[in-house]
Amino acid sequence: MAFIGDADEQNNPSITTLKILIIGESGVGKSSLMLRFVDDSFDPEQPATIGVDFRVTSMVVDGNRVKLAIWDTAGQERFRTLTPSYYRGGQGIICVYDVTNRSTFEHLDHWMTEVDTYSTKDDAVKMIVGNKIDLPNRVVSREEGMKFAKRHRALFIEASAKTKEGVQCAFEELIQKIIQTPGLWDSDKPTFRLGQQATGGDGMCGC
Ligand SMILES: Nc1nc2c(ncn2[C@@H]2O[C@H](COP(=O)(O)OP(=O)(O)OP(=O)(O)O)[C@@H](O)[C@H]2O)c(=O)[nH]1
Repeated sequence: MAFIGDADEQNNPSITTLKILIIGESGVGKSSLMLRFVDDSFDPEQPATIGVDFRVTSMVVDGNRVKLAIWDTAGQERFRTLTPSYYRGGQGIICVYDVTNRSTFEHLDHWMTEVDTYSTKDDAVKMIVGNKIDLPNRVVSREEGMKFAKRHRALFIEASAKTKEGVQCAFEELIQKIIQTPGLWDSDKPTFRLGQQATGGDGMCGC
């Protein structure tokens, strides 16, 4: 898997654009994970997101170029009225908690309920990310995170937006799983059926 710039679009046109959402409590590091992935940057004083932030990037998965529209949602309750529109058409959902803050882990149930309520794609790929593993004061074990993810049929990874650990891997695994899920990303395209165009309706081209 590799990242390629816009100049390569002509050589290797993207097969699809995927919508990826990042959700979770305020302060868990959603924006930081997105910015680490898209810009390879980290701000120790990252300001809270207002409403939603949005970045576009691309990557090559198994030789296929894929565009990614990454939606970084605000964790703060006062922005939750925007919720349903965030989820529309999302093929990948990254749900983040902070391994040093147990309440962010306990709130994962709420976030998964929200995913079930608003997600418009039943087979959207879910991933649980335990962030901030660089910090010494961890209170949520890796096993607890894995168990939660398994219960919700979600992928699981621990990461640090600060040190980069696990960040690239998280996005790669998610995108790969989406691409490997039949109908999740290719079903929105209009399918051209020869039979509909034929005058005789016999499945043969009518020209
Ligand atoms: N040590 C450490 N700090 C982090 C990490 N990720 C994020 N932070 C810090 O945690 C704080 C919150 O990060 P954000 O990325 O703004 O969190 P958020 O989930 O987007 O927050 P909202 O926009 O309010 O929903 C910032 O001060 C970040 O610098 C990490 O992996 N390790």
